[in-house]
Amino acid sequence: MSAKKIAIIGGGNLGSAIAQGLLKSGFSNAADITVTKRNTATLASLKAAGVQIETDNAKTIREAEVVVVALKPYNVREVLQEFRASFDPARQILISVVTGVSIDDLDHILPGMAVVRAMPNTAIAIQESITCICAKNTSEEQIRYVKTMFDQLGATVSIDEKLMDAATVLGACGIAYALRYIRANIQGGIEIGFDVRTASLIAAQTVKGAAELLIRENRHPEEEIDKVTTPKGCTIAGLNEMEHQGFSSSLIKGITASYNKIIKG
Ligand SMILES: NC(=O)C1=CN([C@@H]2O[C@H](COP(=O)(O)OP(=O)(O)OC[C@H]3O[C@@H](n4cnc5c(N)ncnc54)[C@H](OP(=O)(O)O)[C@@H]3O)[C@@H](O)[C@H]2O)C=CC1
Ligand SMILES: O=C(O)[C@@H]1CCC=N1
Repeated sequence: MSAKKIAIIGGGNLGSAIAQGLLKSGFSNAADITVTKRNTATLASLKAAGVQIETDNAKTIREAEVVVVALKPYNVREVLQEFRASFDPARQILISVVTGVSIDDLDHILPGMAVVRAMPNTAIAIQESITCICAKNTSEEQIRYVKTMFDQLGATVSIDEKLMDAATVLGACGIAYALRYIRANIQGGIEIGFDVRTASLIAAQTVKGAAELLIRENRHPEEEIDKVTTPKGCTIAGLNEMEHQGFSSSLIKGITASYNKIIKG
């Protein structure tokens, strides 16, 4: 359990998912987490769980030891500029989960601040994120603290900052790609006879099982696929039809389209 006071500036989709994960994991006490946003009505369930809900960014930042910034890329610079006097580089760590904003950009606004860029995904709410991190101006102790925090919320990988946009696509956007894949399976499952609830359970648990084969057993996907594709069987017939329709190609093109959106705007 961390005794540090954690401020989450921007309690939207990701900011509130981080707060939920911190609570669920037991990493923080509810009383040590403060989440800010302008319209706080959407944070009722966090408030009910004992999390401090605030509109006052200056006070929240001043009182925190760890400041997680989960604002949109288009207003993060403006908001940090506005509240720069509330930060204390001597005793605080800034964790930015903002897409496409570099550590140098943040350092320019808050000189001397220990900054960690982190790229989690929304499964952080249930401690199942993959979070890529990189840092600047941080001590060994600070980086250890941040890594321990994200380890409680899923798995953590340290990467070079130049890979942060790629991490955003593969890890953060990846949740949406995976869910769309599952939804398509549900639609197919209904067409071949299942009700939606049963199709959803089969599709989601099957994806979970496939992922666990790779994570727990450290296998290559094709090695596992070979075990399923009986010669002249139904799996290879379906897989080959999917590939004729551009399955792998559409995913690769989608990933590069997301990446280009970040780097070219
Ligand atoms: N969603 C995701 O899966 C992921 C998102 N990210 C990145 O995380 C960041 C947040 O994304 P996401 O949560 O989806 O976006 P949201 O729009 O859901 O969250 C941003 C929040 O910031 C709040 N906000 C805006 N201005 C202020 C302010 N001045 N003070 C305090 N709060 C403010 C908004 O609420 P209000 O208007 O009420 O103030 C809003 O809820 C983005 O940079 C995104 O790229 C990264 C990885 C995954
Ligand atoms: O779509 C977006 O821009 C954000 C970044 C990663 C996930 N959501």
